[in-house]
Amino acid sequence: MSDFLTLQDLTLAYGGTVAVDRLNLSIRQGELIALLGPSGCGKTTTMRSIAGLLTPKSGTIRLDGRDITRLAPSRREVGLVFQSYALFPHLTVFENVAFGLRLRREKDLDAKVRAGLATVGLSDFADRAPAALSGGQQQRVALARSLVMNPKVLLLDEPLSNLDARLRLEMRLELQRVQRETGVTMVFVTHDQAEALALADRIVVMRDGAIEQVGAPEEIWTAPASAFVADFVGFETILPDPETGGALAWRPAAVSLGHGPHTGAVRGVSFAGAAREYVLDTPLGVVKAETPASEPPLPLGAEVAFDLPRETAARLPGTL
Ligand SMILES: Nc1ncnc2c1ncn2[C@@H]1O[C@H](COP(=O)(O)OP(=O)(O)OP(=O)(O)O)[C@@H](O)[C@H]1O
Repeated sequence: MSDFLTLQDLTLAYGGTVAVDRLNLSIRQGELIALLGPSGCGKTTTMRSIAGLLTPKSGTIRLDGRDITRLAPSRREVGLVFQSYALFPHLTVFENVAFGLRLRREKDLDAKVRAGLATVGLSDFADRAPAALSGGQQQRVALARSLVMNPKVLLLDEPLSNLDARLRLEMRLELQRVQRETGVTMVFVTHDQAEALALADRIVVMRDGAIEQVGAPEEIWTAPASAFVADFVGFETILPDPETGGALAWRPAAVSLGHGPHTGAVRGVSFAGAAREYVLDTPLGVVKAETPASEPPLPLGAEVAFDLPRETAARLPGTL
């Protein structure tokens, strides 16, 4: 499949402050892409430039064969769903979804709105006011409102962050379903690695205004390209590898506790349902380990043996 949305050497700045520096990214039609990274890494800024709310300092944005770098937002065929939903409180659900279509004087408005509401499972809520909906339902209205405009790309900025944990899981599935059904290319911003891993076809990990790694969730999870990505996806012990000059990274479950050539002192212990997580102070530095919760807990201050097996580590290229 050829590239559908391409960001080329994109540099974005607020006044003199560069927020995104020469970013290159190609997205295929129908892909579900997550922009993942800590606060301030430039995710929202990148989205705003695709939507046309921020003009790049340099570089180009192409969508479906067209250079849209300097096109007005309304002419880009790009939809944007905000974290805050931004629904009109005085309009019904139907009228909220119809809003953009009315502005465009579209034909078959009624059928299009009904189809949009059906896609997000809100057919029975057309006459309600937004205030009479749950957070998850409001999010669906915002989604329907963007979808009915038939965008080439739908951008979602932290779409699930205002929802409680259970609803968030539900909406994850919902977003995935809507994306599969409509085939719309989606780019969503999140700082939650679990959300990105669960939802995306590919994840773009960003750091300080640049891309650190692009890959499928399995790839990011098992083969992080740097210590930054490894740390972000839960490899909590990262040490230099004297054999290769690179680094090795272990998840807590990959550290063997109770035997091995190293020792450390238990500085912290926390219960996490299926497992008990330990923070160890060791001559190698801080090591995070875990044991099944069914095993008796180790007391704070206890000296324990541990092993960092090479075969359970992820190998990271480059030096630490
Ligand atoms: N309106 C603005 N004026 C000046 N600087 C800004 C503005 N908006 C963002 N920045 C800066 O640009 C950089 C990138 O911000 P951006 O909002 O894109 O990050 P983010 O990854 O989306 O973070 P978050 O997850 O907190 O939304 C940050 O250093 C931020 O301080």
